[in-house]
Amino acid sequence: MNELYLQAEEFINKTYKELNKEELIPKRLKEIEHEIETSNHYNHTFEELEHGAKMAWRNANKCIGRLFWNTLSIKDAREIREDDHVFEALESHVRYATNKGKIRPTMTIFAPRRKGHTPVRIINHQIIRYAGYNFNNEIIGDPDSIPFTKLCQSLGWQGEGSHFDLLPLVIQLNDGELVWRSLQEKDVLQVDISHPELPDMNDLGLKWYAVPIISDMLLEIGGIRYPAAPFNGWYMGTEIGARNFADESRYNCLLAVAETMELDTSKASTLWKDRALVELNRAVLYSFQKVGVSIVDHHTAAEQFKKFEKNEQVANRELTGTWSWLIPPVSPAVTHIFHKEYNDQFVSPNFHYQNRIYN
Ligand code: HEM
Ligand SMILES: N/C(=N/c1cccc(CO[C@@H]2CCNC2)c1)c1cccs1
Repeated sequence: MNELYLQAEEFINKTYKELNKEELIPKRLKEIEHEIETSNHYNHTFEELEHGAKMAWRNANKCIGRLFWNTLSIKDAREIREDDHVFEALESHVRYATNKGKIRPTMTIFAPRRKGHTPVRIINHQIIRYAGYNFNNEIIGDPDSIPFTKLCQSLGWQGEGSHFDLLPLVIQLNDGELVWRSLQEKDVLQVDISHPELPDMNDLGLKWYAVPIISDMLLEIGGIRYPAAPFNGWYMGTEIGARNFADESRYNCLLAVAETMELDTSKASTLWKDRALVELNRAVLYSFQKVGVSIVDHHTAAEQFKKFEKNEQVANRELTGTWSWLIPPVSPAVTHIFHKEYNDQFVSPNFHYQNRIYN
């Protein structure tokens, strides 16, 4: 029996049951069987694509934000074939998702792989991200972006060399040459980081972009693979405050924050790193909330995840999760997640990592 048909059959059965359209299953499976026989591929209806993408989010084991899986907005970009139109769809995604700060979880889905070809690939890790440079061992910007920034420079892009240069969009059509285009600054909402009580925190000159849009993962639905399906939610504050700003291999700000707080950094046992971390995370949440940009703290996110667990139980679906990713990097043991185990089984539809064409 055809492997693709078996995956399609499992997806159609599950999806049409969830959508209360079981009576349509036999006819739909016949159509798909015929399409696969003649072309070793089948096309999803928009409804199948939309629900499949929502199921993929629901099955994303590393995601703490899954309570809202059924609210995902889908943009169907499967017919787009020209680079200008790909760039326009991505800029439209940024504007729609940003929504002046009231972020809308959104996914734009480009054409699937067929006959070993990839119609559209987005090379960026995220649609919006800051450049990183290593000027003779003086690191500027986001170290995580150094390889991709080098690729952009090799394509002719030039940054200003600041800590917060917006990287360009880089795409590849039909496994061909790379094409790049800068985002319009006016479309990119960014938040300056200040602290509710510590005024010197502003002097660190920290800011971050509002909308995280992952663009390098592959979406698989019923055996069909979508290598370009950028998706966004909103941030959990710790991602910015405890990782992007705090990791030594990222912006490495903890000592600077401790110094503005005049903490004793002479020995670890003063817990100066922990005190700086909490205030930096408070500053991130405060700054986003002050300008009306959606963000969630890690305690609220954990409570929402607990509600998700309950909903899945009521819906008679096995909950799957990756414990080590679901626990937040700040105060993990004050969340319920830390104190239970999760079945880390892979369930389709889902997301997959894919090869990076640069390094
Ligand atoms: C709505 C707000 C959302 C929040 C607060 C949220 C939060 C998170 C966090 C904190 C992580 C871990 C990231 C890391 O540690 O680097 C994560 C991972 C993930 N999320 Fe969500 N998420 C949200 C929405 C979404 C949406 C809309 C999708 C897809 C439709 C999604 C799919 C994923 C996937 C696939 C991962 C794992 C990424 C990887 O393996 O690298 N999330 N999420
Ligand atoms: N808040 C988020 N956080 C992330 C979700 C998925 C991935 C990432 C970044 O993952 C990188 C690779 C492993 N850690 C950093 C961050 C979202 C991004 C897109 C939708 S929600």
